[in-house]
Amino acid sequence: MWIILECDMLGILMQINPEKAREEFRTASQKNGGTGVKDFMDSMGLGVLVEQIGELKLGELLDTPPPGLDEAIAISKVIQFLEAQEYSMFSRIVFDTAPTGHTLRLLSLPDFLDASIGKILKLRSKIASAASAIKSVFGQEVQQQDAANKLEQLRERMVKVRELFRDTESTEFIIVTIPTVMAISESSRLHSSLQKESVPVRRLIVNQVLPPSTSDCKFCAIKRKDQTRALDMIRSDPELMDLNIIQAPLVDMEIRGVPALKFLGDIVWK
Ligand SMILES: Nc1ncnc2c1ncn2[C@@H]1O[C@H](COP(=O)(O)OP(=O)(O)OP(=O)(O)O)[C@@H](O)[C@H]1O
Repeated sequence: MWIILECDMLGILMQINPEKAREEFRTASQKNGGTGVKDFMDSMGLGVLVEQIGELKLGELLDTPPPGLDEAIAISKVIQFLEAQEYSMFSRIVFDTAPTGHTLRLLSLPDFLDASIGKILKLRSKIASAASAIKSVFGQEVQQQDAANKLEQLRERMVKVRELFRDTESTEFIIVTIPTVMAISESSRLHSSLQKESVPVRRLIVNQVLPPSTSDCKFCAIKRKDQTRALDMIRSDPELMDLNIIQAPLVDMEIRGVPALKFLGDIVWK
């Protein structure tokens, strides 16, 4: 996943490398009898979850990277962007998300974590009240309260991220597709899921549309017919028809590097 940070003066590109993150996780889980996992999750602001799970003796479950780790890393970046002063200079943050399934998981992760943290908090308070019925050690109570506060803080952060993803004023999810029946069907399903999640979507970019030509070869003529069918499909798709549709032409060179990206960007965002 790529993240592009933009401000008036510059744009910075960051890459989240899922394979590297998974590798770091595996190495971390082999270190210090599992405490490395906590350090790793700590670096993402999610250490408190591991602490709680560890106390419940479920730590072994974390030896293999949990599903959603890539998304958790992305969320931790969002939290950093929201909270760290050094990111306040950026006027726009662009997440170039992974394919559809990952994207939907990313969007639903804050809800999932919020619910999970809620459950852990409830379980904790049950265990704590049972424990205090047996013995009451002042120091332990303070520790328990501290952990509960940290969990509550993490829950509040998740709520913030969830709100940000749904904030029509500051956030927009732009679906990018290509003019093929399969891609458009997938985009339609994606839009339906995003709507269910109340994520604001206003624009659909259809990339790689054949530019107009008066002298199509046989191959191009067939391809154009195929694309026209796909574009018609968008216009009659109940999920997509109301979106602002932006067509980006297929150009005769590979779009690579800043000048080429700027060239295509100027066409798309004119
Ligand atoms: N309109 C276009 N005209 C010509 N080449 C294009 C166009 N759009 C994209 N390409 C080329 O197609 C390739 C794939 O593009 P891109 O990485 O944007 O796709 P993607 O769907 O985001 O891929 P991924 O899902 O792997 O992130 C690149 O080599 C890019 O230069």
